[in-house]
Amino acid sequence: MTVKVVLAGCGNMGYAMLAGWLKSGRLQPAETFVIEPNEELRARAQKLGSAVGGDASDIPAGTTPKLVVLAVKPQVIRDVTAAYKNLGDGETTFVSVAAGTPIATFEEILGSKTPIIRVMPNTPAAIGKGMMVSCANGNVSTETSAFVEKLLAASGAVATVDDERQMDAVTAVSGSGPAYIFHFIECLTAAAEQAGLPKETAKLLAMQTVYGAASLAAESDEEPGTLRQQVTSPKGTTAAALAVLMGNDRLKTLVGEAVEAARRRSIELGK
Ligand SMILES: NC(=O)c1ccc[n+]([C@@H]2O[C@H](COP(=O)([O-])OP(=O)(O)OC[C@H]3O[C@@H](n4cnc5c(N)ncnc54)[C@H](O)[C@@H]3O)[C@@H](O)[C@H]2O)c1
Ligand code: PRO
Repeated sequence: MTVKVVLAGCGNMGYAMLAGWLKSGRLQPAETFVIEPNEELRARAQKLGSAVGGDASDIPAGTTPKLVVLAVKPQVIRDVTAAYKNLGDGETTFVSVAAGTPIATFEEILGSKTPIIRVMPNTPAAIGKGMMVSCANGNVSTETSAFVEKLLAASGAVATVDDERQMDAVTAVSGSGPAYIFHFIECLTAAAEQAGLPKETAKLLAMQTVYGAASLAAESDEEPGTLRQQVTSPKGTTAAALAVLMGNDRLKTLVGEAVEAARRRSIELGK
């Protein structure tokens, strides 16, 4: 079977996507080749049935994959991309999930005719509940675009943006967003313990409440604001808590500042 997808970097994000592609059956293990310098992570990919190598020179000569997916840190993305220069300006489409790094950087390294797609995934992709947002240059064929969308859909919901500058906002909202929610779970757990609940109960209540509320918001036809009002009895307990969170737009301001800090950092990483 020919190698369709080379995955460079099989850490948190690379592995989450690879596992999703193979589990969905949209790719066969023999159609994937994983390049990962870390031995343990390489063995983990091998367990899924992928062929593996320690660096780009391990890819069999003459291999022309449909995609090279770059899932390495932004700090090393230029050097890693350069190792695939021989596949630039050709049939292979490059997909990068690196925060910040603009399409122009890949065009500069690989050649201006290279098809390039930037994708911002998030870690819930590991259980098929990710948010995958893409932005492509003009060299990507309709057929490849459809192929990539199908692969991304194995990891969760898919959206596209046409204006690449919006990828910094996407990164700040859905790319980094799971960390904000995990922190909220930590905070709600700590508050529950402080209010007198045992540790395990506190964690269960915090987690199930976030899970249930997010699921209800996703499945309901009502706006989140309406769902919030349905919980809030006049002069009741929720109203007392929301006065703390919403008074002077306290939480709104805090979340706005956090997202703006992430967006600015994404712009910096691209320089
Ligand atoms: N973790 C997230 O939530 C998340 C979400 C969206 C996007 N991203 C982006 O995904 C990329 C990877 O992030 P991560 O969290 O998976 O990091 P990670 O450190 O878990 O994974 C990166 C992997 O790249 C490997 N690597 C280093 N040099 C390499 C080389 N020359 N060839 C092949 N592999 C090499 C490392 O060994 C490591 O396993 C980053 O650019 C990040 O911006 C991450
Ligand atoms: N993780 C990467 C970062 O923190 C990109 C989005 C999520 O930079």
